[in-house]
Amino acid sequence: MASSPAPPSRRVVVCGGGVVGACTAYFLSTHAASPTVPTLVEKSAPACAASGKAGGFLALDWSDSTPALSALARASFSLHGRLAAALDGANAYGFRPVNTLSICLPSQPPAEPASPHPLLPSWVDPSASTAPPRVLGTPDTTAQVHPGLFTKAVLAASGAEVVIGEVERVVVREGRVVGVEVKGRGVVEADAVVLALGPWSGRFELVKEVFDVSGLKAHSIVLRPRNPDKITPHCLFLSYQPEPGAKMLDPEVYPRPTGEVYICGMSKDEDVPDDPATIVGEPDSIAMLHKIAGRVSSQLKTEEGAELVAEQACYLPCTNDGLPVIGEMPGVKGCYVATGHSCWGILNAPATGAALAELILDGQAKIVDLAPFSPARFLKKKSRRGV
Ligand SMILES: Cc1cc2nc3c(=O)[nH]c(=O)nc-3n(C[C@H](O)[C@H](O)[C@H](O)COP(=O)(O)OP(=O)(O)OC[C@H]3O[C@@H](n4cnc5c(N)ncnc54)[C@H](O)[C@@H]3O)c2cc1C
Repeated sequence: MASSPAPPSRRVVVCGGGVVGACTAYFLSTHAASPTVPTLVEKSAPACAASGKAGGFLALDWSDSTPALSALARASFSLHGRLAAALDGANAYGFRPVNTLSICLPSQPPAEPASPHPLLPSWVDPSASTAPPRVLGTPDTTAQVHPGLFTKAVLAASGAEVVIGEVERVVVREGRVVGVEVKGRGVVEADAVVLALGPWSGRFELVKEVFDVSGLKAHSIVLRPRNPDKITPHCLFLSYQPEPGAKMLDPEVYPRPTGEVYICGMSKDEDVPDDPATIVGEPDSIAMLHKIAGRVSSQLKTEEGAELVAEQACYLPCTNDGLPVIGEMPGVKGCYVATGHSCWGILNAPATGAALAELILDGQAKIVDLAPFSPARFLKKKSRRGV
């Protein structure tokens, strides 16, 4: 009996080598029924932007007040656990469960030495928290990865062909995607294209016509403390008012299993530059992060022997309604988009990639309901000029 011919294999091009593009490549290539190894086109280097400079903090239930996001985050938190088991995440990219505390850092160090609160890790100076710290997460509900190493590990495991080049345009014929034009290389043909370009996604006419993506600049520093062995796996969410009447700041402190400590905060709306490689931090913001680090722990003072590893900045990809955009672009068959993950892109990339892989290869996402994330939700708000 003649068997029916196998369906033609699909050529998929993923644009953008951040965590969302890398996870999409991974879940396309590991799809159970139709594994499809994509081509990934990245302008600069994989994980060169927010995906390499983020904190890498993961939380199971911190999005529960928004049902759509809750489903994405819970599915993704669980996938992070599965990925860590499959890819030796503990050794390959610093995956580990963590304790998470909220701390009110006083404007001025107290005049009298403070006695340490029993919840405060030993490396945090007792004077860093005059009020008792609050438990925000336990090792069952919070975890972390090194975001750059995670992105590169999933991308490598996907087996995707990585092309370093700038995608200039999505090529569409009769309402269907046929490829992407890469600067200096011509058209890379494709049956499906995924735009995972973080805050750069909105630069494409085809996206701009439907929704806006903006960038929020945020800063971070990485320090190697004097005694890295003394730093325990406690992530800290701080509230800090540098002086009375000043704007409240909410910096975050993430010790990493490598012995380094990452501190981020200091965000502001700013246009995203063309080239991710040119993004640098502003001196005032970096100086404030050093001040905060020194107030949290004398282990983190460079003048007392902490080593400076990095001072950097990057852009969170933001949408007008605060939800990510994940799905097929209305009116352009075969063109998919995944962006706008704001401050949760490292957490939510696995479920985003898995859902997109199902949508592209099976015609429907099962792991999460993508309806709330569809780009079509913006159509009523923004009039299209046609494709
Ligand atoms: C300071 C900070 C801390 C954060 N901490 C956390 C955290 O703890 N947990 C968490 O879950 N999330 C965190 N985030 C958020 C997270 O980093 C982002 O949501 C996520 O990295 C976005 O990933 P992306 O792949 O969408 O975009 P990006 O990482 O921005 O990647 C986009 C890629 O597209 C490439 N590109 C752009 N234009 C083109 C083109 N024309 N052609 C080809 N390639 C192109 C860029 O070079 C870049 O590599 C943090 C973000 C910041 C800024």
